[in-house]
Amino acid sequence: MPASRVLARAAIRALPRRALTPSVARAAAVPRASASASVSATQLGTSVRHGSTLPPRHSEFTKPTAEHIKDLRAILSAPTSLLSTLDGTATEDELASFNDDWMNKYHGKGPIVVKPRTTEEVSKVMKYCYEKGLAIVPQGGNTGLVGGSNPVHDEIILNLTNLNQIRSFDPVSGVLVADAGVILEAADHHLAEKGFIFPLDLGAKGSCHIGGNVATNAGGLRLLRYGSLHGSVLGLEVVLPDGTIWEGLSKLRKDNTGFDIKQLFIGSEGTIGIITAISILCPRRPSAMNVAVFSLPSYEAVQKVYAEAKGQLGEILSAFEFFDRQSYALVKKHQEENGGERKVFETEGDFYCLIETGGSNAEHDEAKLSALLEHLMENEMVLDGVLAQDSTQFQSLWQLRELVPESAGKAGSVYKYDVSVPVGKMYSLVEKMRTKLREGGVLEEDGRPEGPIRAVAGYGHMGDGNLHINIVANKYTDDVEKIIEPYIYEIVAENEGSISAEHGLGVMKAPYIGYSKNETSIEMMKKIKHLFDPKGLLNPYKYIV
Ligand SMILES: O=C(O)CC[C@@H](O)C(=O)O
Ligand SMILES: [Zn+2]
Repeated sequence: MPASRVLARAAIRALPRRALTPSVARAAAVPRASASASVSATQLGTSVRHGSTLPPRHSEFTKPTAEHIKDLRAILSAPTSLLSTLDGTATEDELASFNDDWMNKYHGKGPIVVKPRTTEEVSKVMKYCYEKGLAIVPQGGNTGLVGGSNPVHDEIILNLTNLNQIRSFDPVSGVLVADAGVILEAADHHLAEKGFIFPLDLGAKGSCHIGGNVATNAGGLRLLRYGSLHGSVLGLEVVLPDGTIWEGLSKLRKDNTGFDIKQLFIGSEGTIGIITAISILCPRRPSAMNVAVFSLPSYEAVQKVYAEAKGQLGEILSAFEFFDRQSYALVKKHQEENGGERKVFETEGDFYCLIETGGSNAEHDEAKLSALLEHLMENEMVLDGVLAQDSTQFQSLWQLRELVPESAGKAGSVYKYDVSVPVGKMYSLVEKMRTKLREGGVLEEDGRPEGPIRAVAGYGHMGDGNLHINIVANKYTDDVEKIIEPYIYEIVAENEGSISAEHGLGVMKAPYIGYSKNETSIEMMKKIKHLFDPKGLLNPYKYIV
């Protein structure tokens, strides 16, 4: 019998209880943990954006002054709802967490932060800014990856943190209505008590806002199961640039009367209106959940396992994620530095995949999953595998995947790319990127801490054809960025893919939209932007420029 057969037969096993320690708490996967510790731009003396494409300040925008602060204070009900360096109510350092992104890559210089407490206050602030010609950047949890929620220059930061109430939940229809500033995890906890689940889950759930999720059309870890927010969001309340409140909080699943206006705001990244509340259809929470993680020899093997999992698990398959050896190495290192993850796999591989099931009948689900595991073993499709035995292990196994972004962030400054191409071609992009970096003389070998590039990790949402490439550098430099961009967008376009599968365009990808959208599409988008925001004051320099 070949050795691999012995390995495979012995491989998939139940993890002994507590074999995996939750060494880095699930909450630590939330990028904001790093953000709070980050050093401000002023301290670092870094530039606002690396690369040469940072747009100059629009001269027609009014510069914020102390006079504006006086007027805005009169609009806001609480004195603490406005912070500014211009009137001494905040220092630059205190505004850093609003001006800087969590990766410490984008650094704005907004001197004013407003945190309205009601939709009416948002409306009054918007109306005032519109009349005065003041530019605004809407901000939720500030957990994005493309510099979409930070000012580029001196835009007023309108932060939604204080709009944080659940408005209603109907257990018959499953419709939740909630303010935009409710934290995703808080919304999900609220639903869990009632036996329901928020139809979106992502690593930043402890900090990101549901309004920001909708504004950016966040995808996350369970899109495979629950679909995109374009399908589950039923209605929105939005404040338009001139202060008009659009009351579109429909709770209807079916409504074929005219244009579906809400769809324009989903994924508009705060460029045509500020979402202040959402109404969303929430499914029943699965009562039985299982997770298994496998090591595999090749990307081809991952694809085969994916096809098999879809076929055999059918409706109970709720997530299928993959990550490569380099991603796993980053996570292991991060966990070791935080008190140690123990050995998970007897045989490690070049690739890993995580399969999650969620259903309503534990016995039925287990039978299906066992049959799949058996099949994978018999056919030597995996090198090794582990199956969670309890909820602690469930979390720990998920961390092997969820901690990749945070672990990359701990290893250096990360260039992040988020693309979609046909599943079969996905990993070739990572390989091409490595070759390009080698040719550029900045990558010698993955995992070398002293080189300009320390690692190139590929991972993502296999079920959605969504690949994340994280290029870990010793620092952000224009030289490295020029090797990566626009090359990465070119190879995506060659494969008719999207240069932004789920993270949006923000300031990072705004100049590159043409790699994914044709001229007619871009023209239509510009017309829509102009229709809602003729003065171009809302989230300028981003998205469509
Ligand atoms: O940080 C990244 O590049 C990806 C973040 C997120 O979309 C994920 O899938 O973990
Ligand atoms: Zn993702």
